[in-house]
Amino acid sequence: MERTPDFSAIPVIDLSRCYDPSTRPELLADLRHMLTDVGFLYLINHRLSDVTNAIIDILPQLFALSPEQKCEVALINSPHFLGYSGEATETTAGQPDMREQFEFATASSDVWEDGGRKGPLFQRLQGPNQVRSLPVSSKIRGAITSYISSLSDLSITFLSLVAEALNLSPDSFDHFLSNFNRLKLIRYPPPNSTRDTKTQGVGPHKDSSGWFTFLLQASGPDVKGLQVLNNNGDWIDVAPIEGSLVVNIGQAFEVVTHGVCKATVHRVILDRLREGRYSAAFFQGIRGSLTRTEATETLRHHFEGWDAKGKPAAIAAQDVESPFLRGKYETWGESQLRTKIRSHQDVGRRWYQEVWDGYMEDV
Ligand SMILES: O=C(O)CCC(=O)C(=O)O
Ligand SMILES: [Fe+2]
Repeated sequence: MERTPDFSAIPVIDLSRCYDPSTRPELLADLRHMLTDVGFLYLINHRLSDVTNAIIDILPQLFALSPEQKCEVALINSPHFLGYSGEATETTAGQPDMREQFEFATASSDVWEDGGRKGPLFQRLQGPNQVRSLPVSSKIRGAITSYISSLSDLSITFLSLVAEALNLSPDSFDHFLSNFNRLKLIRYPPPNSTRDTKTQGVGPHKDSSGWFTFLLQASGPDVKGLQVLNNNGDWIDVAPIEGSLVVNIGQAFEVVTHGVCKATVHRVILDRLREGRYSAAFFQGIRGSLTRTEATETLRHHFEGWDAKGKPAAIAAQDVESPFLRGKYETWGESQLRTKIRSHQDVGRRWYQEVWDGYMEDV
């Protein structure tokens, strides 16, 4: 495998190689390259084709629901930012995203309400996922629930390999996690004649919802759209590879590893889409109570000696919002709440009136 920071292609990691002692060292070396130089990889042979195929099957059916049916699980009804939101209701990098999405999560009760509203406000992000209110067959509901549970397991296995690839003991990152993982099922519409070319499916961003993201590109192999930014400032296509999951690093992991592992900027553009594009993004949950000090101090000693590739980020990456990295908020939960409120301002205004103005003004 070619190992350079100015990558022009996304590395492929074959997970089955971790089970064979003769191939495992090479796998870990490849994984380390991905983590320190690229921030993105394709994961193949992950043994989850049953649940990924089920999601690929149900996505068109889910998005074919009528607007009224979609409204039965509207995001606006959820203080946990879980449910359906239509095109152009989410904002990234100051622009509306042309995509519609259903957001789900690990089944949970309303943690903040259950605690008598005594805990910090960010705890309110965790709550019921609206899967049972979806006006669909139990088969579709089952596919969503099984997908979340299978991806939760995979993400734990993957994380222990990541730790090993970075010369840490396999459980080193476990205490940073929460057991509340999020899943976004997404449909990007085909561009139409009234839209400009290069419409924003989702604007340039670093993932802020999770520790690692596991993305299923759920349309055919010809349906591109996802691109990542390398250090030269070039946008590199992440063309779909059948049977793969795309894995990338979230912002909190960049903080914990002192920039050794970068949360790479990415976007989805619609200009090449002849048809719609479906995807499913699973975000491995981070413990909301994780403090900035804990995040920066726990592994400082380990990562101090590493070369964080002191190269300046590409110009386009410098404009990307990163509140946790800037150190503005004491806990990761609070920084995530701010991000959610700014991304879905209508939901924020309805449920988080007391902090809405402050978060909106804080640029
Ligand atoms: O749909 C995709 O391919 C990427 C989605 C994404 O980057 C996100 O939701 O964070
Ligand atoms: Fe993303």
